[in-house]
Amino acid sequence: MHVRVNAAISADGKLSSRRREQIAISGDDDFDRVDRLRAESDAVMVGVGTILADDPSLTIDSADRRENRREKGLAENPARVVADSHIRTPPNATVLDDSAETYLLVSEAAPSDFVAQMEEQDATVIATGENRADLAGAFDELQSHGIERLFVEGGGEIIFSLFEEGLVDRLSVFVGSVVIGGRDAPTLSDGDGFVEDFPQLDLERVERVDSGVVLEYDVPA
Ligand SMILES: NC(=O)C1=CN([C@@H]2O[C@H](COP(=O)(O)OP(=O)(O)OC[C@H]3O[C@@H](n4cnc5c(N)ncnc54)[C@H](O)[C@@H]3O)[C@@H](O)[C@H]2O)C=CC1
Ligand SMILES: Nc1nc(O)c(N)c(N[C@@H]2O[C@H](COP(=O)(O)O)[C@@H](O)[C@H]2O)n1
Repeated sequence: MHVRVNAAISADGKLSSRRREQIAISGDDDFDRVDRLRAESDAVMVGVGTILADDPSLTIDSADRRENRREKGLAENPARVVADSHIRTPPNATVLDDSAETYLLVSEAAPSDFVAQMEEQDATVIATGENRADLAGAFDELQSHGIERLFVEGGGEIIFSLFEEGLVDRLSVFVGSVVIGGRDAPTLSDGDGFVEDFPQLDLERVERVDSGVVLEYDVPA
């Protein structure tokens, strides 16, 4: 599987403010770039923290891109994947609507009534790991459902876990010309953080977009 991570951060590295509400850090051109990356993917993934904060649809905005996918025999929207070890996805979350397939990555401790409720809403539940979704195992399972190109949009907890497990192939970051600040505001990569063996990145491209820049990195194995 090929895993691309993308996010928009402030000049001081924040994904949002300490209120954890969605903030428009990038502009129309960057949202269009993200829409293109969604259209080139088999699935778009976020952590449940992002579902709770933003309630995103994770679908493709552009009618032309959806039509292109249909012409290629693909579903008009990529599948949606939510990492939700502790079962916090609300039953009325937009990702559970019928505009695309949805997968929930839970731990083996997920209660069966939650699994049944999500399956009633046509979500596919993948249980791996004792107390936290085992992302590598879950990705193997996603591959068996035909998901080869996975596009991860955040947030900071899930991005850290993916780096920690060596699962990231590509990273693109929009850096906006704004300062958000706040020791409790989420950053691009949160979790416990690294103290050694920091993942190294190869900077491949820098491009001005909107009033910021997009940094495009390869992540060597
Ligand atoms: N500016 C941007 O591009 C974006 C900003 N955001 C912002 O980020 C914030 C949400 O980020 P976070 O709170 O970090 O939440 P997150 O979206 O990274 O979700 C973290 C949650 O995922 C679940 N999870 C399941 N399996 C996991 C695993 N193996 N490893 C880690 N987590 C696992 C846990 O319940 C954990 O609490 C919001 O403020 C949102 O607005 C989110 C996406 C993009
Ligand atoms: N690329 C980008 N730029 C920003 O400024 C942002 N705040 C975000 N946030 C993420 O965008 C997604 C919105 O999803 P929908 O359009 O509702 O499907 C979601 O993942 C946000 O967290 N992204």
